[in-house]
Amino acid sequence: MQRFTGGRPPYPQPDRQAAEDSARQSGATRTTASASAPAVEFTDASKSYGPVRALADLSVRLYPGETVALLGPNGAGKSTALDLLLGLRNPDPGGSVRLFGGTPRKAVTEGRVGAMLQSGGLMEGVRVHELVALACDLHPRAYDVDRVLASAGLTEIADRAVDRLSGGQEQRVRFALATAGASDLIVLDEPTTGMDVGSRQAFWASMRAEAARGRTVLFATHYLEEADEIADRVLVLHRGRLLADGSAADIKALAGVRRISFALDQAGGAVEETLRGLPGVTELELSRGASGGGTVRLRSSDADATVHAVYGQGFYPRGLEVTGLGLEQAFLTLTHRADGEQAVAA
Ligand SMILES: Nc1ncnc2c1ncn2[C@@H]1O[C@H](COP(=O)(O)OP(=O)(O)OP(=O)(O)O)[C@@H](O)[C@H]1O
Repeated sequence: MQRFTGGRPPYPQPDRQAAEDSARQSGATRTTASASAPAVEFTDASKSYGPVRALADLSVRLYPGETVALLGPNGAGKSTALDLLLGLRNPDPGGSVRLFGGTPRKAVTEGRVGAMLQSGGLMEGVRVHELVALACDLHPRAYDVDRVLASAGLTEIADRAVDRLSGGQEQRVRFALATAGASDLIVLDEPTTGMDVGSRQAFWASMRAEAARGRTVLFATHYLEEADEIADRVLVLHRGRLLADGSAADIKALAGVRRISFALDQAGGAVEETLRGLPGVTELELSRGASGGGTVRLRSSDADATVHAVYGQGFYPRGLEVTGLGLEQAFLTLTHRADGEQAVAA
């Protein structure tokens, strides 16, 4: 699960993590979604390409009915993890990836996995409905072709040649291919790239419906607002390691940083210096108004201590607001922090 170089992680883990770790240590079964057997199980899975360690000791389990977002900066190892999951590549010796208790190849052959990958063009010279029909023919538990076309929003362009589609339409065809049958696990690599707002909403509505039927949906994305809205679990990969695993709220809490803003009647250089020195303050911006007052926006790793100290220094803040970070800022805070730790360790 969450692994950090140098032993203990530098900040508290989400409750879910602790629960899973203690469940694993005690051999107990997990509660809620985890009461059933895992759909996906990575155990110490690593993958190196020559000298590049793209994935390092990934251990994580995904359960039926979970919608899981896989986040990470470019090169974090997301596509590599999905390749291992789909049996397109094997993990390095010592690690394993199991789907529904068997090999990825077995699960794929049995039609238990539907995948929508970034790469690879669509077959040329065929029409949309022909390609989707072929995918349905090949699926051991196929849906009706018209149903698949409709749920991917392709009915109106079913007669169009697949090499005459826009980027967003191509994505919808890939989505149709991934949902041609009743797969238990749906794997999506940056699925909504190029889709317009309407297509995205329809896409996620149909993914929610799949998860509600007990399917596991795993998607890699760079759109953090999608992860925030859609996923009930977020995995953050960074330099091949699992940096965080929890709900979007857990991830925001892990970042531990809050934004504080208020107005002051005074705003000189001495005020700014005093505010910068308060406990917990990591960033500060003071904009001065014409009246001599100013607006303060700061970030703090300990909002309670910062606010107490503001009053303790004799300031009278007006319009005080304390807010948490969005998932995007929390993600950046976590990954930058991990980069900083790696630089210190080096
Ligand atoms: N076939 C390959 N040969 C050599 N190195 C590779 C290969 N595929 C990936 N890598 C390297 O492995 C690391 C992880 O790459 P991967 O594509 O899994 O990351 P990612 O998180 O999917 O990135 P992105 O968000 O840019 O798609 C990167 O350093 C990448 O350069």
